[in-house]
Amino acid sequence: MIIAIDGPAASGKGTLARRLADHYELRHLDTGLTYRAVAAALLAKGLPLGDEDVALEIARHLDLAHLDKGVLSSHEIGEAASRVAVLGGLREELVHLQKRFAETPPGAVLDGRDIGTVVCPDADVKLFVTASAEARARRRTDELLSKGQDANYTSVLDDLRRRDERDSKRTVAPMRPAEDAHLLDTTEMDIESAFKAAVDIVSRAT
Ligand SMILES: Nc1ncnc2c1ncn2[C@@H]1O[C@H](COP(=O)(O)OP(=O)(O)OP(=O)(O)O)[C@@H](O)[C@H]1O
Ligand SMILES: Nc1ccn([C@@H]2O[C@H](COP(=O)(O)O)[C@@H](O)[C@H]2O)c(=O)n1
Repeated sequence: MIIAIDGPAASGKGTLARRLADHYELRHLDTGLTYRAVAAALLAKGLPLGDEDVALEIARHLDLAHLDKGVLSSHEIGEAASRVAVLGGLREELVHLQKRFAETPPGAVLDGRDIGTVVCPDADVKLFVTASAEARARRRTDELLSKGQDANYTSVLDDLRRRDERDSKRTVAPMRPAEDAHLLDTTEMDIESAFKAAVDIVSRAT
């Protein structure tokens, strides 16, 4: 079984993807980490985020088993990732890796921005997870503060809005729900209720 989960930044898609993968005993890939890993490597080399030749070379050597969420989860790297994510050639390379992961038995849960539309258009179930920008900013601010990082609600909200705008307006694989995706708005749900709603959607669809 393949479950495709898309949605804007901090909507809770990663949390749901991990929970669903555990529940259905599937593998999980947070595809955002692949864009983050490329962006982080460009930043570390001091190279421009638009250098597609180097970005491609980095992508070709990515090991999906060694993407370190702890190291890659900073706000700065998320912003840089959404800038490299506009590069068409880079996307092709990463999508190739992501498809291979998805198609390896027994199946997988993938989360990102273009899973239902590009990476796994034939997924058994597609979810598009949303929440209001304010709810997402509150959750992300709390998350950063709980990790001891600096976070200001207003600037987190501005950053999320800017990133959503870039991700949904880019010409290559813009973020959007697949036509056959189930929409799940978690603004008024806690993590447990969102998980139950997602399991309900998956069990009705499979
Ligand atoms: N329904 C919910 N209610 C409250 N908090 C939630 C809910 N879902 C997720 N969270 C919290 O919100 C934060 C963002 O969730 P998560 O990392 O899963 O989002 P994401 O969409 O994967 O983000 P990103 O696009 O940045 O990878 C986390 O701290 C998570 O624990
Ligand atoms: N399938 C995907 C996944 C991610 N992106 C881009 O990467 C940025 C970081 O993603 P997070 O999920 O870790 O926040 C995101 O803003 C997108 O620009 C993508 O394009 N496609």
